[in-house]
Amino acid sequence: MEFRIADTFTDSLARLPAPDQKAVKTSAFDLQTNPQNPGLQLHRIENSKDRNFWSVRVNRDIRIIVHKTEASMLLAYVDHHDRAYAWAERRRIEAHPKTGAVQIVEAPERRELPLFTPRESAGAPPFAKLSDDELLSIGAPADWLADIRAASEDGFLELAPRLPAEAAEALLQYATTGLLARPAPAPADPYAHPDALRRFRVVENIEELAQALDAPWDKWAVFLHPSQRDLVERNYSGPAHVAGSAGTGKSVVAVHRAVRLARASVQARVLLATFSDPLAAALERKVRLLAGADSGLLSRILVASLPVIAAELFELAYGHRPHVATPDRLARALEKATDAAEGPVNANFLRSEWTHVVDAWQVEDCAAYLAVPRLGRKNRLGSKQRERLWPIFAAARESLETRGFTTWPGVFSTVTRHYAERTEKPFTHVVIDEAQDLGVPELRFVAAVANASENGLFFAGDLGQRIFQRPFSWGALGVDIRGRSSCLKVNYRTSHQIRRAADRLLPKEIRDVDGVAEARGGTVSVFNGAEPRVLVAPDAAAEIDAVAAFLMEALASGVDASEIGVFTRRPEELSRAQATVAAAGREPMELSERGDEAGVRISIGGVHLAKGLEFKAVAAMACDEEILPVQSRIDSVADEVELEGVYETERQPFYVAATRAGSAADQRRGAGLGIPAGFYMIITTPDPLGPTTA
Ligand SMILES: Nc1ncnc2c1ncn2[C@@H]1O[C@H](COP(=O)(O)OP(=O)(O)OP(=O)(O)O)[C@@H](O)[C@H]1O
Repeated sequence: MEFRIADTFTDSLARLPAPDQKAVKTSAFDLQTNPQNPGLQLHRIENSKDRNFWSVRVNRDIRIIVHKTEASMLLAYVDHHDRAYAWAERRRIEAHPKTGAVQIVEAPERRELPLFTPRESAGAPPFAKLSDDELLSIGAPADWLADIRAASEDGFLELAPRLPAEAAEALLQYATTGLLARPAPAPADPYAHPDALRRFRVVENIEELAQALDAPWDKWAVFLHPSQRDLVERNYSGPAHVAGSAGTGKSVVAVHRAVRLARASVQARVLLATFSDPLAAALERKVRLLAGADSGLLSRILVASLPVIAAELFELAYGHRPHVATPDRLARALEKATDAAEGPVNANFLRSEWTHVVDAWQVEDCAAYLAVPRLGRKNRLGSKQRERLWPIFAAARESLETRGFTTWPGVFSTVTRHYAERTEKPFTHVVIDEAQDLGVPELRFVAAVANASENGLFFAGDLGQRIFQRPFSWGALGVDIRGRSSCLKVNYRTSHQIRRAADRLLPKEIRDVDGVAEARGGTVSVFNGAEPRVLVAPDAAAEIDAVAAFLMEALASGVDASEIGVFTRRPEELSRAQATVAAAGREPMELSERGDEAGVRISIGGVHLAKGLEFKAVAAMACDEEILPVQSRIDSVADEVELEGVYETERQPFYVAATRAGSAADQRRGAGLGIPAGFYMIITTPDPLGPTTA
């Protein structure tokens, strides 16, 4: 007999208090070990149209709903007695007549008129013109067709959670793009259909069941979207890439893929890497959750930040740790070296040229400097100017080297050179998260430390969230992802409303230098929430009052302090965030000190530290005219093109901050979606980025 669990079971389990969860798990283990055990007290749900629903007694009050046939047992739902029965009475489990995928179908209420009638103000019903055949082809259940066609756009957001996920997603995508997805051909086994696999999982043994039930809110560990599953399992003949706007589960794909590569062979040595130590720690926790008790598997995956792994490989090759110059030391070296040039030189320009060109490309001499590509630095720097500047860079480097210092690009490049010529690599597979922020030296490094064979390199990233890097051609460095890049379209983190508002900060499509397009349009969210708020405050004091009121509102409605983030463009404005948190009667915790555990204080930080994090409520404040964009960046641009680049890269960090507000905490606590999850953007002068206030 096949034993399965449904995502509706883990969802409902996550909503129960801990002692009930424990009792449910014990009963679930008993069911799996011996489904015929008479002690389980199975009772058929007589009022359900589906004759296969039974209840299982957990304790006096709690009942598990199972769906039982001769060949299979499915854990479908769990709740207090009456609610569990009511759930089963309104549902049936069946293979969809058109797509073939097994679905849990909720029965619409019996009524004269469709449930969701179009509201006058809500515009034309977006699906009115879709035929029965078209609706059935995307997996809409036959008894919902009239409701779908009658729903207004807003009404549909309420209706969507009651439909099978594939139908809801296809319709939301249709509403935004006008295109109806074409379903893939169905396999013969209805449970093997990709859309069935997203909600039902076969559980082979007690360990697998424990893994699924121990952290029922971590649904990502058990139920992958078909497009995620495909990216986890696909084999690639060369470097591959997954894109997708914020919250579409790219990190989840990266983690599953790393684990699946490590599982595939005992010879595998997988590196899963990202930018910072806190992000690496978060990935490692996920890897541990997936690996469970399999310590052999864990020993084949190394999770680390890129600087940490580069420093380790450096030490392995050269017998000592690298001595990396601090930013201050670097600035001093450059400043002193300006004596080597004739005439005055702009210090900002010099630092930026060093960081993004000379050091990033590890330019060795003047001839190489004349030849280096200047993508992303569109201002033309003639050969005369470069010849004038080169002695400064050469002197700065020499001064660092004679004192035994290098830079991070220097560390990456040294390790790259070490492994470039060797056939024996430290890793069979490298998986990189937040790949949009890879610079030239990091990309060369990851390419040098991975096997060049099948599935050697996999990148997950979103160009719209690039904060630290200038664009450059990956192809020119030998990492060609063309034809092996895919885009995820289902957002699991942010509500429709927040995603819609944040998306207005960025274009619908972003192309990298090699022409690989990341289409951001057509992304849908899996849940509905409150509209995010944007406020223009007359001055900083009024801003502090308004954000403090927002924080108090969130706290009063049950959001933990640890689930709140307050962001500013630069660390210089953090004092305003501090004052705001104090005005809300709480203590702030700077993200730079946070480590990977949130603690009990309200997090505050510069927007660049928001990457990869998730909060319940987010405020982005201090967006004053001279701060967003930062005036010094505007002052340092050389031409129109560079100015456009500044605006673009100023929008991206704000997009990152605005997309941190998610529902994970709701799901964990089962608190529903009533709490105003959202981001609140406060601007003390008219918004310089325009579209955000529209
Ligand atoms: N298949 C899934 N089922 C349930 N939840 C999921 C699934 N995939 C992802 N999530 C949840 O969605 C949220 C976003 O996932 P993840 O961090 O992987 O997205 P991302 O695309 O890497 O986001 P960002 O670009 O903002 O870093 C997380 O809370 C994650 O647990």
